[in-house]
Amino acid sequence: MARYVRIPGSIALITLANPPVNALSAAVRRGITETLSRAIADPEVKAVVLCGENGNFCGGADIKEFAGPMSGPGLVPMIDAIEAGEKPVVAAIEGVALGGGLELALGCHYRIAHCKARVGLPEVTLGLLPAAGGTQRLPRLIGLSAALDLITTGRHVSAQEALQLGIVDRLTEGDTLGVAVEFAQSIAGQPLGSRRLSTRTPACPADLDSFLQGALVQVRRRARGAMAPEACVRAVGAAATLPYSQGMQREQELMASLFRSAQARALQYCFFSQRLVGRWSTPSGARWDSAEPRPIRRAAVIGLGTMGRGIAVSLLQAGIAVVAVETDEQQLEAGRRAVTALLERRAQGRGSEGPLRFTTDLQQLRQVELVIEAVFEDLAVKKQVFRQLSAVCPADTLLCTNTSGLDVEQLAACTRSPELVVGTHFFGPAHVMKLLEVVYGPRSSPVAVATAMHLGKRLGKVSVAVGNCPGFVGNRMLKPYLEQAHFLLEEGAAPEQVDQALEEFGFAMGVFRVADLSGLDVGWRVRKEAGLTGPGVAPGESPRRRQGRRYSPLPDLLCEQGRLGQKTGRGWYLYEGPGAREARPDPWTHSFLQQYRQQHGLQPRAVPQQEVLERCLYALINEGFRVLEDGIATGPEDIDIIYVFGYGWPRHRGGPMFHAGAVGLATVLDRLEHYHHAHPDIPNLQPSALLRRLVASGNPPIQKWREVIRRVRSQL
Ligand SMILES: CCCCCCCCCCCCC[C@H](O)CC(=O)SCCNC(=O)CCNC(=O)[C@H](O)C(C)(C)COP(=O)(O)OP(=O)(O)OC[C@H]1O[C@@H](n2cnc3c(N)ncnc32)[C@H](O)[C@@H]1OP(=O)(O)O
Repeated sequence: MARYVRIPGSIALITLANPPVNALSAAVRRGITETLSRAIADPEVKAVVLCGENGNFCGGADIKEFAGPMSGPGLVPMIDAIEAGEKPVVAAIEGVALGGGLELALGCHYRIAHCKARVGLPEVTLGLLPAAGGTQRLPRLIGLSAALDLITTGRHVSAQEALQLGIVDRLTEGDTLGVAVEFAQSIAGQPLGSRRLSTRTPACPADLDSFLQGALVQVRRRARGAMAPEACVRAVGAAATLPYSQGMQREQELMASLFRSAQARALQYCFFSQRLVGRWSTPSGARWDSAEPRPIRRAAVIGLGTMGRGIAVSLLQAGIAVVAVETDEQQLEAGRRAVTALLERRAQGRGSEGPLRFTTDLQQLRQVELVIEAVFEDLAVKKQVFRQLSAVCPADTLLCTNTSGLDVEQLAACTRSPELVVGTHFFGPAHVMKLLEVVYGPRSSPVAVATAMHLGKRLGKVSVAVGNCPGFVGNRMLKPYLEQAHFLLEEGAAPEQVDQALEEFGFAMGVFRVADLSGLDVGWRVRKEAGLTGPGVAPGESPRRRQGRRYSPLPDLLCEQGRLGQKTGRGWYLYEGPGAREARPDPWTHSFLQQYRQQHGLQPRAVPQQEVLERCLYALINEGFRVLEDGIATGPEDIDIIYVFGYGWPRHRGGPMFHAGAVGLATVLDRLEHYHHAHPDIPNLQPSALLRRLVASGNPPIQKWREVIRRVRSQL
C-alpha cells in the first residue's frame, strides 16, 4: 500500500499505492509509517520524496472506513513524525491532494505540484473538519483568513492558486516526480526549522474576535443548521489563539463532536450516492457499463427562453458547438443578446467555448448530432416541434426534450426514431444548477440514455436516469408537498409560519417564498391545463374538491387577484419597492385567508410547527416510496440526489429518503397513518405499500432497500 524505492542521489521514494485516489486506508497509513521509519533509519538516505500512484497524490482519509471502528496507525502521529524528522520530505503532488492528502503534504517540508493538480480541504462537505492537523497547519502557512475560506467552503483550488496562496512551493509542467527528486537532492542537509509548519505563528486579522464572529454568521447563513462549518471556524480560531499542541487538542475535540453525527452520516451518504447514480440502469436492462454513449460535437437548442439560453451556455462551456434556434428574428435577437451577456459574464478564467450560431432556419440542424428542445411547456407545441425536427434532422439524431414533467413517450411518438428520444430536465438557471434528470421513455434505446447521461457529465451536471411519468421524480414528489402547504393555510397556518418551519429544517427558502420567487402563474398554468381550475372545471363542482379528492384553490385565487409573486410585488408576501426581494408578511394575505376560512366554514386552529414539517415532508417522502414502487427511480439514492441537487433539500439531512430512514420508517408510517386518518380525503397521506413493507422487513438500512423494492415491484 506504500512502495519504497532507493534512488540514486541518496533519495528514498515512497509511493502511495491505493488506486484510484490513494485514499489513506489503514494499510496505506501502515505502509507510510513503515517506509518512513526505513528511510529515517537508512544512513545513506539524505532526503525523501512522497508521491502517489496513478497520477494522484492522495484523495484523503478513506471515507469508507469512517462507518466502522477505526484501526491501524493514526494519521496525526504519522504526519507529526514526518514533520519532526531530521530528513527533508518533499511531497510531489499530481492530480489531487485533498483532505488528509493535503494534510499529509502539509506535514512534509516542501510541496511541489504539477500545474494541473488541485488541492483542498473538503472535509466540511462530509460533515467533518480537517482533523489531521489541517486546521492548525494551514493557517500557519497561508494566514487565518485564506485558510478559513478554504476550510469552511471545502473548495478545491488550482495549482496556480495554491502557488499564489503559498500552499505549494513550486509548480512543474512536466515530470513532477523528476523535479521533486532533483529538488530533494538540492535541499538535503539544509536546516528544516521554519519548514515545520507547526512551529510557525499564523498571520491573523487585526480584530480577531469580530473576524471570527463574522465568519460564524457567514457560515450559518450559507448552510442553515449545518454543524461542520461552525466547528471549522472554531478549530481555525484555535490556531490563532492557542499554541500548536493545544490547537491540535481542540481540533480533535471538535472532530469528535462531528465524527459520528447524523449530519456526517448524511453527507457521506450523499458523497457515495452521487457516485452511485452514475451507475444507472433501466428496467429494460440498459446499463451504464454496457451502453456506449455517442460522441457529441455539435448540438442545437430550440427555443431561447430562460431555459434554452442557459442550456446553450452550458453546452458551449463544455466545448460543444451550438446552433441556437428561435422562431422569428425578434426572438432570435433577444436570445442572442441574452446568451452573449451570459457568456461574457461567465467568461473570466474559463476555457475555450464551442462555436455558436443563431438561426431561425431549422434546415441548419442537418449537421448536429443532438437537439435539445426547450420551447414553451405545452405538449401540443412540443409535439409540433418534434414533428418538424423528425422531418429535418437525419434519422440518427438524438432528440431531447427539456420538460419538467410532460410525457416523453408522446413526443417520441411524433418522430421517425422514437428510440432516440429522451427527456433532459434541466433546472433553472440551466448553466448554474447541477442537476439533470434524464428521462427514458418505454422505447428510449440504451445508447440514447447513455449519450444523455454522458452529456450531463460533460456539462458538469449530476445526472440521474429516471422513468417517464407526470413530473418524473422531482416534480411528482413536489406536488403533495405543495398541496400540504396550502391545506395547512386553510386549517389556520400563515405562509411565514410554514416557511419558518421549513427554513429551520434547513431549506434555504420555505415553500411560499420559493413560489413567490418562481412566479405563482407557473403552477396556475399547469393546473388550468390539468382542468383543476379555470374553464375546464365542471360546473357545480365544489371549489375545495377536484377529481374526488381535497383541493385547495388558494394559489389560484391569488393569481386571479394579480398576485403572481415577486415580479408583481405581491404574492403570498409583500415586496415593497420596485425590484424588491425581501419577503414581508402581508396583512392582506392574513385577512384574505381569514375570509376564505369563514366563507368555507373552516375553523382555524393553531397548527404546531411539528405538524407543518411532518405533513409537508412526509407527504413528499410517501410519494418518493411510490416513485420507487413504480420503478420510476431505481433506488432511494436517485431520489435523494435529485432533491439535494435540484430542490434545495438540506444536504446535511441526506435527502428525503435518507431522512425517512434517519427519523425511523416506523415513525414516518405512524405519522402518515395518523394524518391520513384525520384527512381521509387526501390520498397522498395514505402510506404507500413499500413503506409498509420496509417497516415490516424490520426497517433495513437504506443501502438494503433495493432488495425490498424488487420484491414489492414484482408483486404489484
Ligand atoms: C467518537 C469518536 C471520535 C473519534 C474521532 C475520529 C478521528 C478520526 C481521524 C480521522 C482523521 C481524518 C482526517 C482527514 O482530515 C479526513 C479526510 O481526509 S476526509 C476525506 C477528504 N477527501 C475528500 O473529500 C475527497 C473525496 N473524493 C473526491 O472528491 C473525488 O473522489 C476525487 C478525489 C476528486 C476524484 O474524483 P473522480 O476522479 O471524479 O473520481 P470519483 O469521485 O468517481 O472517485 C473514484 C472512486 O474513489 C472513491 N473515493 C474517492 N475519494 C475517496 C476517499 N477519500 N475515500 C474512499 N473512497 C474514495 C470514490 O467513491 C469512487 O469509488 P467508486 O464509486 O468508483 O467505488
